[in-house]
Amino acid sequence: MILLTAAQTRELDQATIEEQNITSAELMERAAESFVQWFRGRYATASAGEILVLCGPGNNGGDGLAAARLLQQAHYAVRVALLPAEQHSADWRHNRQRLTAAVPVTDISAAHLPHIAPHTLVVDALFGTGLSRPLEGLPAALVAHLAAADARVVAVDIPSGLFADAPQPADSAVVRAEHTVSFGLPKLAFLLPQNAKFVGEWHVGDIGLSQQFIANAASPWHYTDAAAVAGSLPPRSRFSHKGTFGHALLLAGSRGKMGAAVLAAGACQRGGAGLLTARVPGCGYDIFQISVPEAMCLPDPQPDVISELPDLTPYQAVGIGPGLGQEAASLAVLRQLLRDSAAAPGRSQPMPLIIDADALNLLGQHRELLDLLPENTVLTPHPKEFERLTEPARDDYHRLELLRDFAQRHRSLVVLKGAYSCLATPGGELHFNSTGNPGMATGGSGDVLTGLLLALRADARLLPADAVRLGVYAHGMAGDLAAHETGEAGLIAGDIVRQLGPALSRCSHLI
Ligand SMILES: NC(=O)C1=CN([C@@H]2O[C@H](COP(=O)(O)OP(=O)(O)OC[C@H]3O[C@@H](n4cnc5c(N)ncnc54)[C@H](OP(=O)(O)O)[C@@H]3O)[C@@H](O)[C@H]2O)[C@@H](O)CC1
Ligand SMILES: Nc1ncnc2c1ncn2[C@@H]1O[C@H](COP(=O)(O)OP(=O)(O)O)[C@@H](O)[C@H]1O
Ligand SMILES: [K+]
Repeated sequence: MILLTAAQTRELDQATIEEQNITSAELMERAAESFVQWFRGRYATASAGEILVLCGPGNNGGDGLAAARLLQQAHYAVRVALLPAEQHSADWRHNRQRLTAAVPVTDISAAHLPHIAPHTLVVDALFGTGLSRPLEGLPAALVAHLAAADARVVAVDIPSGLFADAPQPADSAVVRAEHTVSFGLPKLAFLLPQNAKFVGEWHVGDIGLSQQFIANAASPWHYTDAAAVAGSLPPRSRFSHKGTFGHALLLAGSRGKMGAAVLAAGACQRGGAGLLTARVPGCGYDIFQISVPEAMCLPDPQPDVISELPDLTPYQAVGIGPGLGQEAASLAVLRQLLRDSAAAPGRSQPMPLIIDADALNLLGQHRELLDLLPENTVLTPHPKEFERLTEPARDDYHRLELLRDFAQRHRSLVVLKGAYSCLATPGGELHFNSTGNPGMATGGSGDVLTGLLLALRADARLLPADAVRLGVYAHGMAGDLAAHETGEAGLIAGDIVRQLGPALSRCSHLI
C-alpha cells in the first residue's frame, strides 16, 4: 500500500469524484458513514453519554457535521460546537443545512469555549489534511481547553493541528486523540513515534477512493501489508534439496552473549535456510552445538571473541553482529568480511551480507568501512545504532531523511527498527512495516530478525529488497502470533523464533 502527501490526498479526492461521477458531498457522506460505522462498533449508545462534535470551517468540519447527523439518527445524544470562520467550504454549508434542530449547535468563541465534563466523548473535526499552518489563537486555545478537560477524543481523519506528512514546530497545539479514524490510506504522520501521543490508535475506513489514482501515484512511502508480501515466498519445488535454499554463515556471540548467536541461528533455521554454519568464540562451542543441533559450528581459536573470518567460498549469505562485542579482533574480522564479500571468488554478485548490533556499532566507529559495503548489504539498526552510523536526528521526519540518504548513498537496504520498522532501499523507497507489537520490545528480538533475514538473503530465489521486506513483515507477524499465546509482557525472543514457521507459512499462502 502506498502513502500519500496531504496534497496528493486532495488530488485523490478530486480524481475519485471525477472517475466515479459523484459529487464531493457524496464523497463526504461516505467518509461520515465510514466514521460513524467505526464509532458504532466501538461505543454503545447507552454508555457513550452526550457526544460533543467540534467542527472547523473546511471539509473536515463538514465530515463532523455529517457525522453528527448520522450519530443522532443512530440514537446517540449529540451536540455540535462550531469554530467561527469568515468562509466555509461548500460541503460544510451543505451539511450544516442538513443538520436538524434535534442536534443543538453552539458557536465557539474565546469567551464561550464549550463546557466539557471529564471523560466526555469528543469528536475532533476541526482540521484535517487542509491544515495550512500551525494552530494559533482561538483554535489553539480550544485544543488546550480540550486537553485540560480530560475528554476522550476521537479524531476525524487526523488529529487537528497535526500535519499529515511534515513536522510541526515543537509545542504547537495538536489535539491528543485516543483514536483516529481516517479514510482510504493511513497517513505518514501515524507511523512516527513522535506523533503517537496525538494519534492514539488509528483506523482506516474504505470509502471507495480511486484505485487507479492510488496505483499511479508517485510516492517514496509504502506500507507493507499482507497484499505487499503476498507471493514473495515461492513454494518449494518437489525436487528441492538443502542446497536449493542456500548455505548461510552466521558470525555471532562472545563470552556472556551466546544467547544472541543461538537466537539468530534458530531464526535462520526456522527461516528456511538449507544449511547454517555458525562462527562462534571458542567458549561458545558446546553452548551452540547443544542449543542448535541442526546447525554446524566453526569455533574460533580465541575463547572469548571471534577473531578469524572463515573462508567464504561455501556460503550464499553472511550475517554478522548479534552478541559480537566490539573488540579489535572482531573489527578486523568485519573489515576482512567486507573486503572478501565485495569480490568473492567465482561470484558475479557480491556476497549478500546482514550487518546488525555490534557490527553496526563498529561501522559507526570506523566510518571509512562504509565505503566497503557491497551493494544491497542489509543493515538493521535501531534508532540509537542508526544515529551512531549517521548523526543525531532533529525529529522523526529528519531521521527518515537521513535513512533515505544513507541507503541511497551506500546502495544498501537499511531496516530502521521500531514499532513501524522502516526499510529504506537503494532506490529511495521507504517501506513501513505493519506487523509486530510492543511485546517484541524485549532483548533478543532483533537477533531473531537478523537470523531470519540471513536465511531469506541466502535463498537465491528472492530479490534482495523483497527478501528483506518479507523478513521484516514475517518477524512482526511471528511476534503477533507469539503474543497471542503469551501476552505482550510474557513474550520472549525465543517465542518469536518458534512462530517464524507459521508466520512464513501464512505469508506464502497470502494472495
Ligand atoms: N481525503 C479524503 O479522502 C476525504 C477527505 N475528506 C475530509 O476533508 C478534509 C480536508 O478538508 P479541507 O481540504 O477542506 O481542509 P480542512 O482540514 O477541513 O481545513 C481547511 C480549512 O481550515 C483552514 N485552516 C487551515 N489551517 C488552519 C489553521 N492553522 N488555523 C486556522 N484555520 C486553518 C483553511 O483555511 P486557509 O488555510 O485557506 O486559510 C480552511 O478553511 C479531510 O481531512 C477529510 O476530513 C472527506 O470529506 C472526503 C474524503
Ligand atoms: N513496539 C513495537 N512494535 C513492533 N515491533 C517492535 C516493537 N518494539 C520492538 N519491536 C521489534 O523488535 C525488534 C527489536 O530489535 P532490537 O532493538 O535490535 O532488540 P535486541 O537488540 O534486544 O535484539 C525490532 O525488530 C523491532 O522492530
Ligand atoms: K480532525
